[in-house]
Amino acid sequence: MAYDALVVRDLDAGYGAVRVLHGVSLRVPEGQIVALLGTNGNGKSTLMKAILGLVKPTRGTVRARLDGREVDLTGRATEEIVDLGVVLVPEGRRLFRDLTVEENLVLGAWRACARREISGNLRLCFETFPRLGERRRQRVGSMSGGEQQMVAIGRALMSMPRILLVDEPSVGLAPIMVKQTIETIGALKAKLGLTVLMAEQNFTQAIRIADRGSVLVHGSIAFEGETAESLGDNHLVRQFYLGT
Ligand SMILES: Nc1ncnc2c1ncn2[C@@H]1O[C@H](COP(=O)(O)OP(=O)(O)OP(=O)(O)O)[C@@H](O)[C@H]1O
Repeated sequence: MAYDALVVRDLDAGYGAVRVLHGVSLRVPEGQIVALLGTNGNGKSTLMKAILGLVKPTRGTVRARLDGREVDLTGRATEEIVDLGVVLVPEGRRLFRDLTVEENLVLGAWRACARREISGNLRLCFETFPRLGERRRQRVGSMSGGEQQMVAIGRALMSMPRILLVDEPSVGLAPIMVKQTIETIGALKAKLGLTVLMAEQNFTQAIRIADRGSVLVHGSIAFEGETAESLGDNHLVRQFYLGT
């Protein structure tokens, strides 16, 4: 039976005196993709960072169920959270531009369990993204935005994540690459049974692959829905998110 792999409850977080998240609650069922939707500046990245311990919440909890074990992630160090299997593909990709595709991928094998499986996981990355296999010795800085996003996702896979956080994978990509990148994330769920929380501004593309969606407006969840139709038809979503 499906259970919730990630549960965020009543979370407040921000930067110094500036509170960005106000009582955010969200759950990601195991093996599903939840789209965290919202336009610029509504707090999507802050929520991702708070889950990963990069921003310390001032109230609320973040809990995960990993390998059959309930774990409280609230207040833990980021290294520990990653080592438990919660891995982020950051906004803007944050790659080493002067290193090759393969070198960037290998640097992703951060978890202790993943360091023993580097060659098998490299194979998996090249199977998932054949383009990266063809270009394994190419410097990442000379690649297109879409290819760099593949490297960033591949780097996260090298850590054998149980829960993958993907922050705005479509930012800065050509329209055709937006569709392809988001479809790849959907395919990864099917192939690896990954649990995914994906922050996205591109509502239309994100809800094509998501099992459910939550819309973040001014740091609070304004609406959540299970299907693309319920999200697309909801007047709150249209009003707050799509501006219609
Ligand atoms: N390091 C920081 N220090 C102070 N304020 C910050 C910091 N990072 C983000 N903020 C503020 O927090 C708010 C939410 O930003 P956040 O990056 O979480 O939004 P977002 O929905 O991910 O949007 P974007 O797509 O622009 O990243 C914004 O008002 C932003 O200016």
